[in-house]
Amino acid sequence: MVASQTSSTVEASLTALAVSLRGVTKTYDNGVMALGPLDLAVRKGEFISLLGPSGCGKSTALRLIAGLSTPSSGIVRVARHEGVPQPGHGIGFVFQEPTLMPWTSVRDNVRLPLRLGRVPKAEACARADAALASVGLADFADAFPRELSGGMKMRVSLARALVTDPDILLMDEPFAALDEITRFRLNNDLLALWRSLGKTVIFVTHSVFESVYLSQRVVVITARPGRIQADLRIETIEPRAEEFRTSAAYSDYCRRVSAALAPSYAGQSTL
Ligand SMILES: Nc1ncnc2c1ncn2[C@@H]1O[C@H](COP(=O)(O)OP(=O)(O)OP(=O)(O)O)[C@@H](O)[C@H]1O
Repeated sequence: MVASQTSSTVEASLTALAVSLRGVTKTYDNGVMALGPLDLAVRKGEFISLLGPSGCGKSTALRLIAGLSTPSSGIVRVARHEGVPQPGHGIGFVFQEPTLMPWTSVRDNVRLPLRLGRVPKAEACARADAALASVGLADFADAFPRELSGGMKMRVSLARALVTDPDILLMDEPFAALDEITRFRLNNDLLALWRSLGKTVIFVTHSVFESVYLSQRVVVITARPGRIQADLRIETIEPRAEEFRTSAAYSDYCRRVSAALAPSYAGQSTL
């Protein structure tokens, strides 16, 4: 995978907001108050994680940012798209399941968003191949999803989200189903992509360890209705890599994030 952008370049790109949520609440039709009020500002080029207990509204927050759902109150703003964002406008979404079409090739899966956007086939195929190369799957464009491992399928899903060159990447527990080694490799590859492409990433996870390893900021969400419990900055030498995972600073950040998360689980069964 391509990597390499200096930390000063990363810092320089953090000049404006990519996403802002102000006083946002979401109550579903069945009366479930999923979220809020939530206030969150994400700078352009920033990598943040949303961390919180099951059902606290993390996916709901991503869906609101993506414009796949509307808030019950409050304002969601996405850079260059004032008001309610429209689906697909500058936003790529990676779900927990790779959700690939099994009957067609990896290339066709990746070019789907371009096909829906009526991009001519030759251009769409070239862009799909470039996206596949960026996730290390240049040699698998003609393969079928059944021929790929779980980690490779997730890379295809990531390529499909990147193929439209979105400014913002929303990732909803994308690596939760993978084994630990594969997850660590994908963590590193995602960081390399983030550094080279300069996108804003909002990453949902249940894992304290993953959130600290990946993010510049870990935003801890309370139990439902989700509000911000804590917003912790993770500062280390960039680009971070495996050495960070075994450092004293990493353990310390993990302890602090766990402590911030504990109240969100208060009163919940751990079974
Ligand atoms: N379409 C819907 N209609 C009604 N209730 C919903 C809907 N989507 C989510 N909910 C409820 O809203 C709450 C928040 O759900 P959400 O999926 O956002 O949480 P989450 O933090 O992402 O959970 P998890 O970590 O388990 O994926 C939950 O109680 C859920 O049951």
